[in-house]
Amino acid sequence: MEMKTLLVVDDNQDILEAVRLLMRKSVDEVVTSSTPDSIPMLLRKHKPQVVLLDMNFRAVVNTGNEGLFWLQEIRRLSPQTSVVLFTAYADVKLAVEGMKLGAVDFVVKPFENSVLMEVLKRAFGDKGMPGSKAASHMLWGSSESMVSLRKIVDRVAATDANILITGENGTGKDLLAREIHRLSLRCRGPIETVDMGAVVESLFESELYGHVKGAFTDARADRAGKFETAHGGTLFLDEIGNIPYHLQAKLLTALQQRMVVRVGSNTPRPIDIRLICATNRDLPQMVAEGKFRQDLYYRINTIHIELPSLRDRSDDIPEFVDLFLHKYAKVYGKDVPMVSDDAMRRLKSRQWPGNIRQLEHVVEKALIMCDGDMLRAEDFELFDEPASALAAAGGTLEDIERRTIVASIHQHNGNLAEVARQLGITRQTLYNKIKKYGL
Ligand SMILES: Nc1ncnc2c1ncn2[C@@H]1O[C@H](COP(=O)(O)OP(=O)(O)OP(=O)(O)O)[C@@H](O)[C@H]1O
Repeated sequence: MEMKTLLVVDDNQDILEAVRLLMRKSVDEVVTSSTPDSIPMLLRKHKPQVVLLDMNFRAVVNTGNEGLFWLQEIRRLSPQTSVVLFTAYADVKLAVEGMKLGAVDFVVKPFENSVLMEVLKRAFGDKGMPGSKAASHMLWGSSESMVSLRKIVDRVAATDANILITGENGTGKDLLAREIHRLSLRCRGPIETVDMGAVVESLFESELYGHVKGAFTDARADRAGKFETAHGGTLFLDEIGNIPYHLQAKLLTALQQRMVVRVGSNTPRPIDIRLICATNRDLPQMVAEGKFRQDLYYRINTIHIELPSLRDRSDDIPEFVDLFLHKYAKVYGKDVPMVSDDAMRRLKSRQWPGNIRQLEHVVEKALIMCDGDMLRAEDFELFDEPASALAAAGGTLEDIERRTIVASIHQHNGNLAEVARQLGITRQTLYNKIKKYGL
């Protein structure tokens, strides 16, 4: 068997010694170095499979990038070597940056022996661990972008870092927020969602911060806001790009001071939440246009996760089709049909502006209409084309859209989240359309 060699680079001698003691039974050789300059030489001489690299060297110019520099050097000089980053708690963002540059994992200092050992063992290729967590509803897929994103999520979920999830409509931002909560240390606590696009502006503050009786006409009793009800858990602010400008300062203050004051009261109450925000809007652009406060943007964006569009992960489409066929076969009590190669090819080459949500609907509709054991390309196309809908129903496109929305609202007893889901549009788009048609 190949000899297992670990290289540890850290400018703190105590840490070098501690890691050596911890790992000496698990690997054949632990090489340590207190200066990164020796890395190229040590890589040549010892050929370590794994390097544990400190990100926070005290010496020289502390731009915080020396670790990233050496990470890239190791990747360049010895691409088959796995790099695990060692980072201070405050620098989780840096570590995530490092994972995007090819590090396999990171460990936050001060570290727990068992955690460090597990992570290093995994880096050596030993399987085991990833915790025995409850089943997830999220399909990650095997496309490259999602595999690296998953590693990042696995690592940051356990921290309390604020996370901003961006991505087009229907890419799974909401689902990912729930997944992060599920993987976090707060998983036994609540996850509270506020859809910033749906809250009426006048009720916004009450919704987030709560109110006391008599604070305004309809305030008949004291009520806690979502910041309070999310105590010990996660607060998920969806469509954060829709928060009106004049309310952004107050949100920032609550986040900075970790306190909220109910509307109509003077008493600050402490809050203990992990914040996740999501948006499909371009926040840096909004900041540039003066529509979103820069300080708030920095505050919510400690870790930024960008979900790829479905067309950028089209290799995952067969897995999604399979998932949704099974899901809806159960719902509608049908057998799971096969999908012809041609159909799958066409599904993979589509643009999918509505991303996974749209694919889910196309699959659901195809399954409902399916009366054989094989779905062909035309079974998927049928309901996707406005022209065929027009021919079938008659009237202008707007008439059809209006009727479709009304029918769906009836079908779901006014549950707009369900309606949006069924129609494959965002809630925001649905609200806009409801307004437009005066429904
Ligand atoms: N990875 C996934 N695995 C399984 N289902 C998924 C996945 N991603 C998205 N979906 C499904 O696609 C639909 C849309 O997902 P979700 O609401 O999370 O997207 P979103 O990005 O938050 O959308 P929006 O921008 O419209 O709020 C949901 O029905 C969800 O179950």
